[in-house]
Formats: sequence, C-alpha cells, structure tokens
Amino acid sequence: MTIGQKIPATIVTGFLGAGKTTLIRNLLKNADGRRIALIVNEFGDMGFDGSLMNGCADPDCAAEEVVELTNGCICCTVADDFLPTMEMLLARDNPPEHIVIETSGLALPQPLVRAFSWPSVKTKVTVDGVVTVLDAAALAEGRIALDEAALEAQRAADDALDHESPVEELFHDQLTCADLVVLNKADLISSDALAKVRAKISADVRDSVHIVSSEKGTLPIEVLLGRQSAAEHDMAARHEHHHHDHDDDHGHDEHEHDGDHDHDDEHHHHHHDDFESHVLPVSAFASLKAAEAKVLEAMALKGVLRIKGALVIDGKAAPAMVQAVGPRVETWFAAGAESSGRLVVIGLKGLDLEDVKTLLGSTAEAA
Ligand SMILES: Nc1nc2c(ncn2[C@@H]2O[C@H](COP(=O)(O)OP(=O)(O)OP(=O)(O)O)[C@@H](O)[C@H]2O)c(=O)[nH]1
Repeated sequence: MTIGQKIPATIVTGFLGAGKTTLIRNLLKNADGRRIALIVNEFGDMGFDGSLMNGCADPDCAAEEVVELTNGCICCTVADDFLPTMEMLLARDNPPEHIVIETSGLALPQPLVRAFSWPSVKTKVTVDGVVTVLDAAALAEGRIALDEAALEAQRAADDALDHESPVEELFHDQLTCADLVVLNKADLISSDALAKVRAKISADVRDSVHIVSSEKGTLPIEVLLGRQSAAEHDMAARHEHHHHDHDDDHGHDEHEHDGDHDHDDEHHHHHHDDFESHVLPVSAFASLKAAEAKVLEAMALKGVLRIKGALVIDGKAAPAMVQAVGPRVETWFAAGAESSGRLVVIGLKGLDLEDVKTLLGSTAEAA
C-alpha cells in the first residue's frame, strides 16, 4: 500500500489518555498481515505503552517492529531521536509497508509532520494521515473547553493568566493538524452529547477533515490507513487558525528543512515544559479495590493528568495493570508481566509530588 515509491506513515496524536494506544492495538490486530512498524514516543522515563505493546501476547498482533522513543517530546528530539529511527527502519532489507507513529499525548504534531520534509526521509516516506484521537466523554463534560468565548472570559477573570493555557494550545494544534478526528469513548456518553461534541469539534477542524466516533478505538483499517494526505506538503493549512499572541510575534514559518538540524518549532512555546512525569516505585496493596481507590484519589490531586503502570496486589501472582484518566481507573491482571509496583504519574508542572507519593505509598522516585 505504498504511495508511489513512498512508504505511508500515519501519525496518531491526541491528548493524554484519549485512547491512542487502544486504537493502535486494534489497528495492529486487524492489519491482515501488513508489515506495520510502530514508533512510540512516550513522554517520561518509562516507555510504558511500548512495553505493553512489546509484551502483547496476542498472536494477531502484527506489529512488525516496535521502536520506542523515550527521550521526551518528539518536538524537541526530532533530529536526535526520531529521524535516526526512521532512517534505521528505511534502511532495512525488508522495510515496513506502513509506519504508525504514536506521539506522546503532550507532543505537537506539526513539528513531527515537518520532519517528513527532511532530506533523508522525504523521498522515501510520506504522511498518510494525521489521526487525532479525542476523549469524547471528557469533552462532553467540558474538561477541555473548546469554547473560545468561555476561554476568553476565564482569562479575563484571572489576572494570573496572561496567555491561553498550554493544554488548550496543544489541543488546538492537535486538531488543526488532523486529517481524521476520532471521537473515542463514545460508549460513555449519550448520542445527544456525542452530537454536541461533534458539532463543537467540527468548527475547529479544516473543512475536508472527517470526524468519526469510536468505542475503544475500533475503526475499520480502511478508515485509518490509506488517506494519502501528504500532510508534509500542506503545513500552511495545518497551522493554528486561532491566532495566539505568540504566533503573531514570530510569523508562520513553514519552510522545508534544509538539513541543518535546528529544531523546527522554535517559534512555538515548548508546551511540554509545562508538564512533568515521574516514575514511582510503589509497594504492594492489600487488594485491587484498595489500589483503585488510592489511584482515584491521586488522580483528583491538583495537576495530575494521568497515572498508569503496574501494581503488586497481596496474594496475586500476576501484577495489576493500571490505567487512569480523569475520574476513571481501569485495572486488569496481566499474567506474565514483570511484577514490580511502578506507576508513571504525568501532570502539569508543579504538581504536588509529595502528596501523590504519600497517597500511593511511594517512598522514592525511580532513577
Ligand atoms: N470506556 C472506554 N474506555 C476507553 C476507550 N478507549 C480507551 N479507553 C480506556 O482509556 C484509557 C486510556 O487509553 P489509552 O489507549 O492508553 O490512551 P492513550 O491516548 O494512549 O494515553 P497516553 O499514552 O497516556 O497518552 C485506558 O484505560 C483504555 O482502556 C473507549 O472507547 N471507551
């Protein structure tokens, strides 16, 4: 399924916990023998999603190769990390038929798309599509306000806020860059609420962009792959259409890379500076219920956006995997997985780590 001679690459972006990993796992299961390479960019020290996928015992899991980029946000490590990985994949005797890249929930997609104009990559790979996964349930609850008027009111009311919050900017950038928007977690809301979310989002995406809803990211492979958007040639349209002050200062710089390895998003604020992540070793919990309650409490602490990892439960041989987003905590036992208690906590910079550690019973932070 190459476009001309070029290998198509699908970029999966979306906010923390929206369901990117879930969607990709479904995609790989339905890959019908296609050789798909997966590049995972995980924010923080522990490539947890990558190890989940590597450890995928599913015989249908068709990931040809999983490559993890764990050195932080793609938008700052394009030159050092992402491009060499791409070059390595392309140099293989049997290169992949399709490349899927899962960006960290905190990454801007635009710098990554621009990296496809890099000399060593642009003749061999093209962006097939940018898929932006959204948590429709969170949006229905207004947890990421898309309403500009409401945002303006909020900013006006708070002197401390002199610019739109990074989370909002990031969210808009992820939407503006999309070729396909997936309203995921549709199972958690009513069809009325979903219709409202769809209407709000459609005002924020480019005209040609499809918006689909999904449950657990289950979508036909034909919807996800083969969009042939060549996004790298279309960057002007993918910049923010909401002109923020910081953009006006610097203008829109959509030049192609010329090979000097300067980071191409210097005109952007580095949004990820406003986030932090920690890997915490945690001791065993007496029961799964007790563990879930503590994780839920920790999620409610100011600044905490996401908790995931593995926990040891007294009397259980298998570790309990944990996924927490907003007010939802999911757990399951994973036989065969490494059984040490470790949680990744991701949140806004300045979150109260001591409170988080106290709640989760962690005494240290992993090196
Ligand atoms: N109810 C429901 N839960 C979902 C759906 N999709 C994903 N989830 C759950 O939401 C949580 C987060 O999903 P992930 O796929 O890990 O999200 P992600 O976007 O990869 O998250 P990060 O890696 O933190 O950026 C997991 O507990 C999933 O099981 C869905 O459609 N419905």
